[in-house]
Amino acid sequence: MGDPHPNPPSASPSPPSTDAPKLRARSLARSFGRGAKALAALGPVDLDIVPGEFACIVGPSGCGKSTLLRIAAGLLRPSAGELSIRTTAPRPAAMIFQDYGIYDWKTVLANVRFGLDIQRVPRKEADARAHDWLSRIGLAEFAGAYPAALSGGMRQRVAIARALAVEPEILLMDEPFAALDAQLRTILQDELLELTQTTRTTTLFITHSLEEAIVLGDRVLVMSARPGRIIAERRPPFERPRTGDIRSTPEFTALKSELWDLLRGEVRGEAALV
Ligand SMILES: Nc1ncnc2c1ncn2[C@@H]1O[C@H](COP(=O)(O)OP(=O)(O)OP(=O)(O)O)[C@@H](O)[C@H]1O
Repeated sequence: MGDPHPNPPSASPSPPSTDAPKLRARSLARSFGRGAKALAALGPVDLDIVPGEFACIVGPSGCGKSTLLRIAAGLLRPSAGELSIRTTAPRPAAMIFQDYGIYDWKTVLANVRFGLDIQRVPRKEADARAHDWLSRIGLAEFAGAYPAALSGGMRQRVAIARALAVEPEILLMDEPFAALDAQLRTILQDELLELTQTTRTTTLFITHSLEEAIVLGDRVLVMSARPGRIIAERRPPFERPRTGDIRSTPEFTALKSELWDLLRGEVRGEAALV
């Protein structure tokens, strides 16, 4: 999460601006393998995410969502086109995976402090910021515990706190709640909603769940079956700050069914390929 990587996307420090995109992809594509066996996984994709925006991507399994996120994180190079992240300070993108990615041999506090240690934030300040985040996620009393003593939901909260503690320029989240049961997932969605509405961190969030995308997103982008392209986008019609209560509104149900209609054909197409 937020760690140095071999192929950082081009990052150009520039003065803050309200409208210039924080993340920009142009004709971005990625394939795996060569020659006749090459597999077109993604694209071409054009995408702009503006500062403070929470963009959610939904799409059928295997359509290239993780590939897009891995390119944004600099873990993978594009085969064609480009993706750039505009930064105003040398702060990292922070990434949260499905499997938490926290370190079992570090205490909860040390896990949350991890990114700050990498940034060489002085220990006293780093401890204070990590404690503050532990309080915000309701885990203050677990500071000295090891992850083995935590439930799945608590581990995922630690991963989220660790990512947000570094105040990343952009937060990249790949199905962070996929491994959790439905109730816990709802609780953590609501918590993430509250946290990100406070921080207004620019976020690219990948999910299989339309509900999750609508609750959290300023914009929901729908991807086609592989090779994934963006085939539609919708803006959930809910003012911010919003709460999870929007789930019970007619607008929510209507948008969910509209998005499902868009996705259904893509999921079917993918099933037909298997
Ligand atoms: N390193 C790799 N080598 C070869 N093929 C890969 C590699 N990474 C991904 N792929 C293939 O690229 C396609 C897109 O994969 P990706 O993981 O991006 O999809 P996804 O939309 O995130 O899937 P899911 O929703 O199931 O997690 C898949 O067919 C996958 O098998």
